[in-house]
Amino acid sequence: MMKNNKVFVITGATGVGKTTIARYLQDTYRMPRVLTHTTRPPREREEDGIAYYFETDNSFEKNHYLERVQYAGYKYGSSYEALERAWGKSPYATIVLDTAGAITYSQELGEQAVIIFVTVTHPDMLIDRVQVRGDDPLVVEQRIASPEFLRDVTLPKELKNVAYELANDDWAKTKVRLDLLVNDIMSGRSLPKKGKM
Ligand SMILES: Nc1ncnc2c1ncn2[C@@H]1O[C@H](COP(=O)(O)OP(=O)(O)OP(=O)(O)O)[C@@H](O)[C@H]1O
Ligand SMILES: Nc1nc2c(ncn2[C@@H]2O[C@H](COP(=O)(O)O)[C@@H](O)[C@H]2O)c(=O)[nH]1
Repeated sequence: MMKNNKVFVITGATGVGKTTIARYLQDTYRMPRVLTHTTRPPREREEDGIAYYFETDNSFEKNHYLERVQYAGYKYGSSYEALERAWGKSPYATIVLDTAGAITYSQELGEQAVIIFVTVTHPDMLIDRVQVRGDDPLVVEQRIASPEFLRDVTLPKELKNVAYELANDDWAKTKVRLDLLVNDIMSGRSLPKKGKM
């Protein structure tokens, strides 16, 4: 692994804005996204090889995973190959993971993984956000009731003093905070203090 490279790991509960943040980092800083694999069916407008590598139960098992999890009844995994592919394009990449995956990334990659734990002040807002996104109400209901969703609303103890904690209530403020963090990290100065941004 190229040891000066970094991967921004965007983690947190469903609907909190992880994909939106990864897209902003891609558009603004040309950070390629590390695509992950899942057995979940695609949502409307999600394309294979762009949102995810969509897999069957069978094909999912054929990849080499740095980490893999079960989330709300489906398998998800991130492969070494996809990380190397992203780092082949830029020394700074992004990946969107649940908190279990973020913990593994932190343990495996140390300071090469810049963990951003995303929250909203009122978790009730998340239901509105995913409904606006167009998710099927039944799927939203199942997702919100899953143990993984409930777990990911709160910062896990393993990520305390490891993650940057970013409240994404107001998108304009989120962008300012992201810009400060990214510029600090890209400048190569000592790492900004972990915790609330
Ligand atoms: N700060 C914000 N204010 C209002 N809406 C937002 C904000 N950030 C993101 N959104 C919207 O919330 C919805 C969910 O965002 P996004 O898809 O990025 O969440 P996610 O964390 O990636 O969700 P999931 O884990 O379920 O894929 C989207 O419609 C997005 O446009
Ligand atoms: N640990 C991992 N988590 C992953 C991976 N790919 C996505 N995710 C996370 O799963 C949930 C559900 O995703 P959704 O697209 O179905 O809403 C979310 O928190 C994602 O960030 C992975 O490879 N490993």
